[in-house]
Amino acid sequence: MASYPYSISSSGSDFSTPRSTSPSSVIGSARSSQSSISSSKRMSISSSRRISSSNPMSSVDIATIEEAMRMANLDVLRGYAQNHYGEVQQYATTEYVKQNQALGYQVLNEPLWNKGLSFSPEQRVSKNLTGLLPHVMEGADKQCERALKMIRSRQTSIDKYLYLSTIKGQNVDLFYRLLIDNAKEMMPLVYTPTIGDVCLQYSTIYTRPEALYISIKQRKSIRTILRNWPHPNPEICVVTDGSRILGLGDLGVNGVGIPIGKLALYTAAAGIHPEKTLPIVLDCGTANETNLKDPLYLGLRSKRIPVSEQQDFMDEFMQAAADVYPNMVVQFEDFESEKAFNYLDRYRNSYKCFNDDIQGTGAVVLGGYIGAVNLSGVPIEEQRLVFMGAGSAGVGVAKQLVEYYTKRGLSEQAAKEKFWLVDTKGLVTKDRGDKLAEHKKYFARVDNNGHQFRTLEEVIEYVKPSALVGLTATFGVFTESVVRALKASVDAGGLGRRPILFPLSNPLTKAECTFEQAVTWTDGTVIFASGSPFSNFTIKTGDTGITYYPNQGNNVYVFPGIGLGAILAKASRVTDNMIYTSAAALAGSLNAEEIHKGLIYPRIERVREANIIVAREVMKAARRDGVSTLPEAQWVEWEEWGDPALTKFIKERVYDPIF
Ligand SMILES: NC(=O)C1=CN([C@@H]2O[C@H](COP(=O)(O)OP(=O)(O)OC[C@H]3O[C@@H](n4cnc5c(N)ncnc54)[C@H](OP(=O)(O)O)[C@@H]3O)[C@@H](O)[C@H]2O)C=CC1
Ligand SMILES: CC(=O)C(=O)O
Ligand SMILES: [Mg+2]
Repeated sequence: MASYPYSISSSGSDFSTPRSTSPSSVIGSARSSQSSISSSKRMSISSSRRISSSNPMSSVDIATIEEAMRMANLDVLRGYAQNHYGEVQQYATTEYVKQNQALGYQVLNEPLWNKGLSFSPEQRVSKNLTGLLPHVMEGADKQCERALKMIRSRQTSIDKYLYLSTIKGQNVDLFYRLLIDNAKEMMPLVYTPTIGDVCLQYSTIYTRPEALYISIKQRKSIRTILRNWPHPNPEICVVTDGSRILGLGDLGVNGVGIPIGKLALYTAAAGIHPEKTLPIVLDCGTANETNLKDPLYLGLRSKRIPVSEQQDFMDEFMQAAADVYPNMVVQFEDFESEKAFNYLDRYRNSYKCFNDDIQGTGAVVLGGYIGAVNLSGVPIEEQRLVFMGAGSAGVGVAKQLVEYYTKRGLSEQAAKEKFWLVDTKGLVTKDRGDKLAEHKKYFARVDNNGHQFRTLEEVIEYVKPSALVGLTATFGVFTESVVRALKASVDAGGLGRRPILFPLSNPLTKAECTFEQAVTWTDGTVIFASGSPFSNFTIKTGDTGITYYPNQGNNVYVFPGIGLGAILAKASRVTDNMIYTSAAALAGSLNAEEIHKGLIYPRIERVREANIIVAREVMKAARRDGVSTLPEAQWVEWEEWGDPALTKFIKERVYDPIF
């Protein structure tokens, strides 16, 4: 069957999609991407793929292309399509396309327009779909049912991911309906833990472009590459250099699965329109020998560049991103620690950006910790926290918690003294004898009287903590003796007290301990949160049993809301208060059932509700900090009408695919 990738608008001067308007903000028109089809002059990635595979003309010289473009006044055609212009031109001159009728097959093959079997009889006629679809007309439920059946029939998580990814490449609304309505089942597939395996195997399972790839060798072309993105005016970007992907280390460009996954969650968990999201991987080489030796590896086949060289590249990237997409918020993701801290410090006052691993994780752990302290029976002033892991996440979280304590009246010094950080060399102290990384210095202890504590057991014995947080990317470091020692130190404080244990590393293969171990080794008293999801655990006693419920302490509870809040507030910066407020908002987002069950985070099915609350509070914090550029009159109105009015404003702008 012939493929008609484009239609020509009535002016004949652009490649337009079926008639409708592009989402004007975030988020686009509420409810349906069908009604918010881009009127972009750019083509979609999927369209470009189709052209390349379906056309006979393969080589057209540049002069011919340029001439053809001039003649057709199609100067808006960019990037990939430009190389295939001759083929496009061929279609553009057919009578069929000129009459603007080439919609049918194109609609079905454009994931942002396709709504599968939901097209009404009238739409099937008006969009030339007659005969291209089976007779039945189905709503979202039926189509989700079919997709779920297929997903569940797949044996491995990767296969399930691949099936879901195929759906995303065919029918975006269906993909997000599945994700939103089946968060508990789907999120572990598009996000941690499965996304870890996906990244490890990305070179092999790659099928289509879903992100922008910018390599150090293309540093002179960053703006051009950014403009090649097919969707107009993205509002949220997740960028990585692949140097610390989850707890899996340097995966190079194969880390691209993380920005793609995180942005899928921006849409599912905060309703940011898929067209407004931009995943980017900066290819700076890799230290990963396995990837470098893999003939299928997708990135530059060279050693990772030095940090100093990457600094200049990053400067250029940030400036280019701000120039090309001035409204876009940039989320830094999975950069190795030194760069993560450095970039955050360097850019936070000049650009709209935040670091998810430092700030998002800080906020999500604080959000859970507030609830955990209430359940623990250990008064806030008696809390003592040991952190295993002093990287971007460990230090980021500890600093966020210091802010919590200072807001509760402690001096910064007294707050800081509640934290003992442990790394591969033991307790982080000033006189340990090694050169401490810059980001660790703030927490380096000076009260160790010259003694160095090398193991976690020694630290627990010395500190007698009430809480133990793991951000090491190392499986099993919370051993039975460690967990039992934590419990003993909490028990010693008084009856009924409960230990707080957060093995937060991702994916599951890097968790410091499992939920079952935590429950067993603490005789069921643990208050537990992990980065990747664990199942409930039931201890059978005769015919009955006790079921224990884990929490997932993952930044997905806040980063979508932080981004959404920053976008909707039209914030010029992402401030510390916006981050802090996201934690407080998360802590306050649990419903009665969750509180009754002893949870410290909302159930994952409510991740979207929680993020809407987070977004609302982040907007208000932006306004308080003077970084919201919304008209003052708008804020005055919201102040008058209160939270429901602001919540309504947000809900009216979020993407919720109905078809
Ligand atoms: N749940 C969530 O939402 C989030 C979870 N994470 C997870 O946190 C983990 C760490 O991330 P990040 O901080 O960025 O990584 P980093 O590599 O920056 O830090 C890891 C830290 O752990 C220490 N460490 C590693 N192994 C051991 C060990 N055996 N004993 C003691 N310390 C050890 C390292 O010590 P040294 O400094 O000496 O090398 C380092 O300080 C990852 O698995 C990541 O997936 C991250 C963000 C969010
Ligand atoms: C969750 C996350 O951001 C991480 O593990 O890096
Ligand atoms: Mg991360």
